[in-house]
Amino acid sequence: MDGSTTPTSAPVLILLGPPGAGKGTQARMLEERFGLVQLSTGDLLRAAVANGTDAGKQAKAVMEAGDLVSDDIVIAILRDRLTDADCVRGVILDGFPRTTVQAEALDTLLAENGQRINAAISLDVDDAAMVDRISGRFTCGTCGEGYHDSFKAPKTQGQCDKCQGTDFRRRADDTAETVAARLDAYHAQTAPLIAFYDAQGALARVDAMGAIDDIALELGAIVTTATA
Ligand SMILES: Nc1ncnc2c1ncn2[C@@H]1O[C@H](COP(=O)(O)OP(=O)(O)O)[C@@H](O)[C@H]1O
Repeated sequence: MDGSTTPTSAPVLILLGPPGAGKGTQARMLEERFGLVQLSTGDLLRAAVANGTDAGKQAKAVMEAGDLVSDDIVIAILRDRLTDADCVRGVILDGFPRTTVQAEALDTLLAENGQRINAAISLDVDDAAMVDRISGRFTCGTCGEGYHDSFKAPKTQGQCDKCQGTDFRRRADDTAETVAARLDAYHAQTAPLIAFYDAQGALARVDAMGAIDDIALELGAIVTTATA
């Protein structure tokens, strides 16, 4: 990373990595630790689908197939969300950008506000392990806390550690076939962003195959440096 890229305004951090790399889990931990706002385009799109908006109607089948939703739709959704008041605290982008067009649109959007990216952090994982990781995961339907059958079960069975909710959910696109399509989309369209951010001097890489808390420590150190 190049310290000269550090902006003076609200921090903007990007988490890159294939589905299952732990972007959502780590983004939520960074959100708590640094008071930043986690922005997940996957969550925003799922909300649009649930609310039956025009964007949601167009995105639904694409998401179910494990393909990428069109740049226009995703960029519009993100642009909209970035204008919300809470984003002045700084944001962690989880699942955006996913294409070079989105990355360029983000740079333009930030430049309009006198902002730039503090760091793009790639969570590096072994593809073969991702299918297992994804097929075991679930979230609390009340607060969104993430869990996993093998790596992170609720401390009290059937009850969320964070909010004590009892309504757990598994995503409709967390099936073996859809996961394969999502991994293909990652390699074809998102992995080139590693070189994109490296060229900007904003890239950091983290081995994300280890324990959740160890990865969080490493990410925390990167965020501390990048936002200093
Ligand atoms: N930035 C994006 N561009 C295009 N499609 C997206 C984007 N973010 C999310 N999606 C859509 O939402 C789905 C779920 O995304 P997400 O929740 O980030 O999960 P994951 O990273 O595990 O695939 C993706 O498979 C894709 O269809």
